[in-house]
Parts: sequence; structure tokens; C-alpha cells
Amino acid sequence: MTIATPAGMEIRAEIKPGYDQILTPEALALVAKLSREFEPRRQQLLAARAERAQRIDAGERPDFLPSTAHIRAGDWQIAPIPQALECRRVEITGPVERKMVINALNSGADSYMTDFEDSNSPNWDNQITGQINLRDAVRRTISLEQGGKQYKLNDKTATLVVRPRGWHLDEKHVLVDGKRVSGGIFDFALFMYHNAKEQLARGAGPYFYLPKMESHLEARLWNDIFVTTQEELGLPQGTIKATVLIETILAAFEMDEILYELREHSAGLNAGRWDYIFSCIKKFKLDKDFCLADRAKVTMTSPFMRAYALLLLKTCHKRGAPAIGGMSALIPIKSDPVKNETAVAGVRADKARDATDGYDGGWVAHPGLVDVAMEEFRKVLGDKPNQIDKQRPDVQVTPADLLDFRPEKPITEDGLRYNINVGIHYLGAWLAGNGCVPIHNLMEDAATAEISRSQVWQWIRSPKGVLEDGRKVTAEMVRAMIPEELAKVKQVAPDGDNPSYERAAQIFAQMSTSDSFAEFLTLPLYEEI
Ligand SMILES: CC(=O)SCCNC(=O)CCNC(=O)[C@H](O)C(C)(C)COP(=O)(O)OP(=O)(O)OC[C@H]1O[C@@H](n2cnc3c(N)ncnc32)[C@H](O)[C@@H]1OP(=O)(O)O
Ligand SMILES: O=CC(=O)O
Ligand SMILES: [Mg+2]
Repeated sequence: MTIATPAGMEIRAEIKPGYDQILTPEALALVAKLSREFEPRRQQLLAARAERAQRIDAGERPDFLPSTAHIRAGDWQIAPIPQALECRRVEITGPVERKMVINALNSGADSYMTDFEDSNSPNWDNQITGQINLRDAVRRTISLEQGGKQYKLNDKTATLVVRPRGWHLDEKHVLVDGKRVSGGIFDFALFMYHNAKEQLARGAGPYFYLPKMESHLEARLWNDIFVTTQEELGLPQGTIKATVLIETILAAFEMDEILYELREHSAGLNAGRWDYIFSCIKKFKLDKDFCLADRAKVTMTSPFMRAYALLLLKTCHKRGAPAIGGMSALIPIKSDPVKNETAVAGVRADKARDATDGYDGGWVAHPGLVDVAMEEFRKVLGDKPNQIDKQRPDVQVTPADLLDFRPEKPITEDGLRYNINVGIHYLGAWLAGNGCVPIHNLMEDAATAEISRSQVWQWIRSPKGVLEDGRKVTAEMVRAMIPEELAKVKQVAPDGDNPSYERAAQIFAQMSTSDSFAEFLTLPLYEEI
């Protein structure tokens, strides 16, 4: 099938039946307009990221910005939150797959973040069928028959929030004036064109989660895109609302500024813990003093994570903004009631800590965890939709607190093998089209897998990358473990005979042992799908 594209736009992918209803001339015209207007700024901001990374590699340490001290000191609040976003005690998340979209909307959660990012493998079909699924979900016509079950929406469903791809990702199948468009702009523009008015007519609105930003200037870019899109679609300014994930160490130093940039469009901040840990490893990978312990030992109560979580909460509530907690990677374990109880207790403790600290809600990975999380927030909030009125003047967080990277020990052979195993398993699933996978009874997505592969790279290079039995982690040690872990992965993965796992092992070996550090694992992987 062929479709008409705006002048200067080229689509290098198959247009399957139904795709033409998403890739309409008007929707593509919005993609082209936003690309032409904003792509140069995206490229400048990505270049600025690379320059900053070089300075950090050379020893510079982040601090609160002197140039924006007036914003931090100023007395301002974000615009009022729409009613549909007032109560977000439990937010379920998941990829834009049809069955999961229906299950998540029906899960009993207050809101549902549907994901083109960490939990999605961004192949062409996933991106476009995802848009089809969301169009049908917004209009409540979505249904499915699968495995002898009928899926359709309940009368009451969660509020829909969409996470487009981050600034680093392109949509390689769509070119404007010969250049790839931004994945984030592509996802955002198609969703807005097809759904914003319909959502408003149904009492909600176009709501987004914005991932992986590193500075308030990146938030300003999103804000300017919102303003232009609202003009183009004839929507009142301030209609779009966006929650920013604070999931990079550099953004943690600019939380006030990010809220300020988006103040007419803000729906608060979220503590995206997994990418945050990854970002810390990535930014300080060359620092001889930086070296985190086994992945399992780095938790929300680790000193640097605790400082970040409390600063986020305090900053949001001071500005009248919701503070939303992140996700425990624990998921229900159907095969083992005892282990299941431990996993559920872990989620319960995670939500209890967030609710008690003052968070207004938190994420869950699975419908089976909605009630548990809801109960913990209800215990603290009662019937209140949120606790934005809870101020935390007692919280004082310094740059040194945010950079207090402990624990450093233990680093174990089990922890090293775990990282290699998860890395290969996740990469293999991603190449095969699945961006979120249960591995060793935990939710694994692009953010958790980034921690695994970057720890291996860093342990090889850091003088502190020493196993507790005294052996230094080396490239040779990792290379020897890779085939052993690949064999284990192939045994347990449901599609273990898929050649994508062999390829994943090759990519993992290359990425973890090469001198250069890949900025995101999804960048080289994307060229393979
Ligand atoms: C770092 C971050 O960015 S966190 C945000 C990104 N991560 C996520 O969103 C996690 C999303 N979660 C998931 O993808 C899944 O829960 C997994 C992969 C972790 C586990 O999946 P599975 O092992 O297949 O779960 P399980 O078999 O228990 O599923 C049971 C049912 O729940 C459904 N389900 C599970 N998770 C979800 C979800 N997040 N949303 C909607 N439905 C879900 C399944 O589709 C299945 O439905 P069915 O009974 O109708 O067939
Ligand atoms: O996107 C969430 C995260 O933890 O990363
Ligand atoms: Mg993330």
C-alpha cells in the first residue's frame, strides 16, 4: 500500500492495512512541521549533552546552576492540575501492545502510562500498531479475542498518559528533508493529531510522560513543541499536561527549572529510579572513585537514591505539583506462593515508603500489584486524591548528598553473571520485538538492562571493580562468562531458539568490552531492527 506524504517527507517502511489511518496526510503534516521547526534544537541539545559528558569525564562535577538561582528562589507554582490528573495514587505502566492496553486500562489503577519508551522495542510495527491501539482505546472501541478470551474495556478505566520516545531516539523510517525525524516528536504528533480533541470531548485531555531529559533546556524544547502543537490543532494553550521523569543525575540538579519551563503544561515529576541509576553509572563511569555494588544492592534507600527521592518530593510540593514514585521491579510469581508473598511484600514496602514520605502516587508493573499499591497509599492518604499540601521543609539535600554513591560493596561473581545473563536475555528479546520481559522474576526493560550492561563495562575499567573474593573483573573474565550465560538464557527464554539471542550475546560482548561506552544500548540495537 502507498500513502501520500507531505512535500519533503519520505517513509521507508511497509504501509500495512490500517497504517494509512494513522499516517494520514494531516497527521504527517504535523510531524513534518514540528520536525522542521524543532529538529535543529534537538540536535543542538544532543550535542550539548555530549559536550557536558566530556567535561564530566574530565572531572567536572554537577551542581545547582548559578544562572537559574532566581528560579529556585522564586515564589511560583505550576498551573492548576486538571481533574482527571488529581488522583494518581496508583499508575500502571506497560508497552502499547493491544491486550496490555486493554488490561492496563481495566486494571483498577487511577492512571495508565502507555509506553513507547523503556518497555517498548521501537520497531515500525510496534510504533504504528501502538498508535492504532491508542486511537481505539481513546474512542473505547478497542477489543481483542485471544487465547479463547474476549477483551474489551470496563465502564471505568484508568486515565491515559502517553510516554513518547526520549530525545536520543530517531524514527529512522520517516525522513523530512532527507533527515530522520525525532522518535519522540513522531510519537507525540501522531497521538496528538488523532486523539487530543477526542480526549477533551470525553472529559480528560492529552497527557504525557517525558523521559530521560538531562536539562531544563530540553524541557523548554518540549514546552515549545506543546505551544506550537496547540496552535496548530486549535487547542487552548495549557491543554497538554506532562509529567517529567527525573531519571538522569543532571536533571536532579534542575528539578525546579524543569517544572518552571513547563509550568503551564506541568503535571509534576516522577522518580524514574532505573534510568537514574544507569545515568549515574554512565556519567561517572571514568571516575576512579565511583563504583557501585551489585545491582541488587542499589536500592531506593541507598544514600544517593534517598537524597534524590526526597529532593524530588520536596521540590514538587513546593510548586503545587504532583510527586509520583517510580517502579519496584518486583512482579507476581505465579509458580511459587512463598516467593510471590516475598515479592508482594517488597512492593508493599516500596509504596509504603513513598506514601509515608509524601508522594502522591507510584508506579506498578503488573495489574496484580494495583490493589497492594492502592492499599498502601490509602493508608496514608485516606480518601484524599493526593497529598500535594504536605510540604517537606525538613528535607535539605546538598550536591554532596546527590553524589554520595554508596553502596560500593559487595561486587560478586553472582552479581556479574546476573548482569551478563539479564543483558543478553533482554537484548535478545528486544531484537525480537519485545521491550519488557520477566527475567528471574523481575521486570526487565531498557532502563534496568542499561544498568546491567553499564555495570559490566564499568567494573572492567574501575580499579574498584574487584569481586569480593579478590579477583579483578576483566574483559577476559566477562568474555568467558558470556557463552555460559547465553546457554542458560537459551534454556529459559520461551523463544530461546531465536537467533536474536546469539546476536544479543555478540552485541553484549562488544558493548561491555570495547573501549568506548555506547551512550544508550538502544542506539546500536535500533540499527538492527
Ligand atoms: C523503568 C521503567 O521504565 S518502568 C516502566 C516500563 N516497564 C513496564 O511498564 C512494565 C510492564 N510490565 C510488563 O510488561 C509485564 O508485567 C512483565 C513483562 C513484567 C511480566 O509479564 P508476564 O510475565 O507476561 O505477566 P503475566 O503472565 O503474569 O500476566 C498476566 C496478565 O496480566 C497482563 N499484564 C501483565 N503486565 C501488564 C501490564 N503492565 N499492563 C497490562 N497488562 C499486563 C498480561 O497481559 C496477562 O494478561 P492475560 O491474563 O489477559 O493474558
Ligand atoms: O522510566 C522509569 C525508570 O525507572 O527508568
Ligand atoms: Mg526510564
